[in-house]
Amino acid sequence: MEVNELLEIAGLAKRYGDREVLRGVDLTVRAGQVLGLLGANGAGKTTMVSICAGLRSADGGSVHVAGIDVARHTGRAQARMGIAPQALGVYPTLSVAENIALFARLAGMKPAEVRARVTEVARLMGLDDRLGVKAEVLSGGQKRRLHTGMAIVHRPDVLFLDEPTVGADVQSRSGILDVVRDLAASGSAIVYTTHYMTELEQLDADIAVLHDGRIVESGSIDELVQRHATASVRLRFEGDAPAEPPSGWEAEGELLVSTLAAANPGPAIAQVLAELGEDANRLKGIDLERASLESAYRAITGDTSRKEELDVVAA
Ligand SMILES: Nc1ncnc2c1ncn2[C@@H]1O[C@H](COP(=O)(O)OP(=O)(O)OP(=O)(O)O)[C@@H](O)[C@H]1O
Repeated sequence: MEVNELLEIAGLAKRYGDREVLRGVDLTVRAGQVLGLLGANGAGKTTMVSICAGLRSADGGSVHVAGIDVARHTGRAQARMGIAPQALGVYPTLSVAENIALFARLAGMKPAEVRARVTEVARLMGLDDRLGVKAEVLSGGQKRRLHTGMAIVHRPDVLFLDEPTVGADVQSRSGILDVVRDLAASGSAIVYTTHYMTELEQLDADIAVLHDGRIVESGSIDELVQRHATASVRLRFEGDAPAEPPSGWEAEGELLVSTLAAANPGPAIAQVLAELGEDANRLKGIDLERASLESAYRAITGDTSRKEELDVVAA
């Protein structure tokens, strides 16, 4: 196997009863790469990560971590990986230092190395002044950081982070992102699951989209945006949008949508409102959608819902 490819997933399949959740997932992540794994709720991301980490078994396919078959040599493979699953895995009655040290020892580190690394990880995660504090009294964001610190303590070749910033405040979130960047720069391969696309943009991650049980698209953010995203302007009306809109606009239920208008929205909106006459009085809102990872993701998965919405602005 190519040593550079620290995680190699081939033909991974998993069903729960009649429900086929993974239907042949192929994916590789190389040293230094942060891979943002996107998929709707229930798409199977946690299932995939759990199988990769040797915590669940697959019905078919294989996972290799640093060249080691996870299903056959689970313990050896686990020593090369770190995982911070969604459910918080900190021990509440142990201190911050003891939680980190426990994971370091489990990974086979010697006592002197454990001590040094506990100090280092606590500093990285901004927890150096909390070392003696019991985990149960930490704030939610601090617990998240501790959890991530426990996953990286042994400098894993492959790190799985499943929505690591949920519940974290702005400071904790940027601390976690810094650590992810540093770890990738030092040669780890990182699988980062999140619903926050801006985090993936900040990490300059590569993206893989899990949909209908397969990786349906992958590439850099720029590649995905170029292939799939389109900027648009959407006018939202009280009741149905005018049935015969001016040219360049299309009616979709309560919306009038134009991709052409996105190039120069101010004048385009002013013009269409003037042409709409009385109907313009029913305008409820204006959405400006940029060509972003989020719009690319929605195009890839066929999701037509819109999250970002700007209130009516004077055109
Ligand atoms: N142990 C289980 N037994 C039966 N069904 C399960 C089990 N674990 C997960 N599922 C189902 O498999 C599907 C995929 O779940 P999974 O948790 O992997 O999705 P996910 O992509 O991580 O979702 P989310 O973004 O909400 O975390 C869901 O429909 C879920 O209900």
